[in-house]
Amino acid sequence: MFEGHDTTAVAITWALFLLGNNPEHQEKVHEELEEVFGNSDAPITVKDLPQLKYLDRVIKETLRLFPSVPLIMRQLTEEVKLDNYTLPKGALVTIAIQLAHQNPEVWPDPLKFDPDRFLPENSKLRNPYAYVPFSAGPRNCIGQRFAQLEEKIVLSAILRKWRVKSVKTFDTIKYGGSVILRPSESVLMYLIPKN
Ligand code: HEM
Repeated sequence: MFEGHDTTAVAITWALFLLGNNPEHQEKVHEELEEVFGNSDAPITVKDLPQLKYLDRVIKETLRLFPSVPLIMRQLTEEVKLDNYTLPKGALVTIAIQLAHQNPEVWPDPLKFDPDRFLPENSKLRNPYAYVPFSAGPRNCIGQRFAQLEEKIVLSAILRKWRVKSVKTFDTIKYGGSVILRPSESVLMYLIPKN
């Protein structure tokens, strides 16, 4: 069972890592948190969650670059014709989610962290299968809504108190893994108190 915790934990780690490497985007998160919470230190409520729209886009963009589940497999129950290829019934097919998320025809400058790719006006013409961190179809992730809310709650709690700065960059951090796309080393960060 990998679904419930590792996937979300690693997604939170990657979001902090990416924000810690992209101060201009992190600043937008801080501005949004300031607007929603002001000086209050009251815990987040269900009412606050939909207001964190920029953080929402950060979470989506993180799962584009670092999909917690980088590949999934299916066994074909019938023959499938794909362009000039015929895949036989019974074949095992691997869907490389991470590669699909870096297709330059869909995602210009694919390795750039840009949460605004997920603004409604920038997503409306995109094929819904171009972005599938939670898979798609009848066996997609049953926990996706829960995971996104959990990520928002944890990230907002951290970022209401701290600014983060990553020690490693996108080019130097080591990562990999098979079932879950996780760092292969500690993701070291500086935590800078906001007040
Ligand atoms: C960022 C967090 C998460 C990501 C990226 C993620 C991703 C995925 C993906 C890609 C699949 C499809 C696997 C496959 O087809 O082989 C899946 C399935 C599943 N996920 Fe998640 N997941 C996340 C969080 C969660 C959470 C929090 C739960 C439970 C509370 C959960 C429960 C499940 C279950 C039960 C399945 C199997 C569904 C089925 O086979 O019908 N996931 N997840």
